[in-house]
Amino acid sequence: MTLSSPATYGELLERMRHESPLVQCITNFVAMNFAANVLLAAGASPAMVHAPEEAGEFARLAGALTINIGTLSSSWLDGMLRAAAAANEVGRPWVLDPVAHFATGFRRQAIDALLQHRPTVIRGNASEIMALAGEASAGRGVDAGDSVERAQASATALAQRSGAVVAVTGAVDWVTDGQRALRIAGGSELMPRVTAMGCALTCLIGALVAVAPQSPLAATASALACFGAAGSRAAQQATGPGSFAWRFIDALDALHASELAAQVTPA
Ligand SMILES: Nc1ncnc2c1ncn2[C@@H]1O[C@H](COP(=O)(O)OP(=O)(O)O)[C@@H](O)[C@H]1O
Ligand SMILES: Cc1ncsc1CCOP(=O)(O)O
Ligand SMILES: [Mg+2]
Repeated sequence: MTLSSPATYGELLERMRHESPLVQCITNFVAMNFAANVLLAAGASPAMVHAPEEAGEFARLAGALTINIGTLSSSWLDGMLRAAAAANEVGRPWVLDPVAHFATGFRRQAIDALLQHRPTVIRGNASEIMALAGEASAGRGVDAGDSVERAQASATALAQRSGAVVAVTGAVDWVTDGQRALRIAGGSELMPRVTAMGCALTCLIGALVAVAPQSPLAATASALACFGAAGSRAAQQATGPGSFAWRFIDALDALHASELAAQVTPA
């Protein structure tokens, strides 16, 4: 998988649509429905399975696992830890979305425990990534208070320390494996005004990384480019956040693989 070939990102989307990977999404109550629809529109097969009694067993069946701590509880955390351990046991990639991990002691402990299971990819907004790297951030709750540019050094340090590919999203996304970095353009100012956009993107990263587990940087960039291209297209006709949300699902469905290359540039 070569990052220097712009066709790579579209080829990964085509592969994902062809294989329609089963993606176990442990995401929050707010995001579940929207994220499942995003994966179906993009061509993957989502399953929202989080109960501790079955999350680990299911992770052995899925092509990838995604974990999002948006609406955390002790029981959910138990399921998350079991699923991450099982994914590692069978060599499946998993993606971490550290929603508002800095907000409470419970979340801080949870994210520390999850990081010990070495996620393949970490995706967050700028404030979440800065705080995860130990920097002061302007984040309050689930929304970002910092720019992507400010988070780039944090993302690189976090990637080097954790061994994960780290994606920072915002007006222009930035993704790094600690050595190489890519910038992904597109999207719309309406995206942060629709809840669960970032959570759904994390699930889509799971779908792409499921079909290219050896190339998590390219797979993550492909998912970010899908959101960039579909977001730009949906915004052209949207009259506000409500119509943007359903137009975005349609735009993902209509997305042509050849549209992705133009979104991605080496950073
Ligand atoms: N101002 C913006 N302009 C264009 N796209 C944006 C903007 N803000 C966020 N996005 C896009 O919205 C999606 C979710 O990112 P973000 O809002 O950072 O996540 P979160 O919902 O976790 O805070 C990404 O695809 C990102 O590129
Ligand atoms: C509003 C809210 N509250 C807890 S999780 C959540 C959804 C956050 O979604 P995103 O991080 O994609 O904006
Ligand atoms: Mg988020």
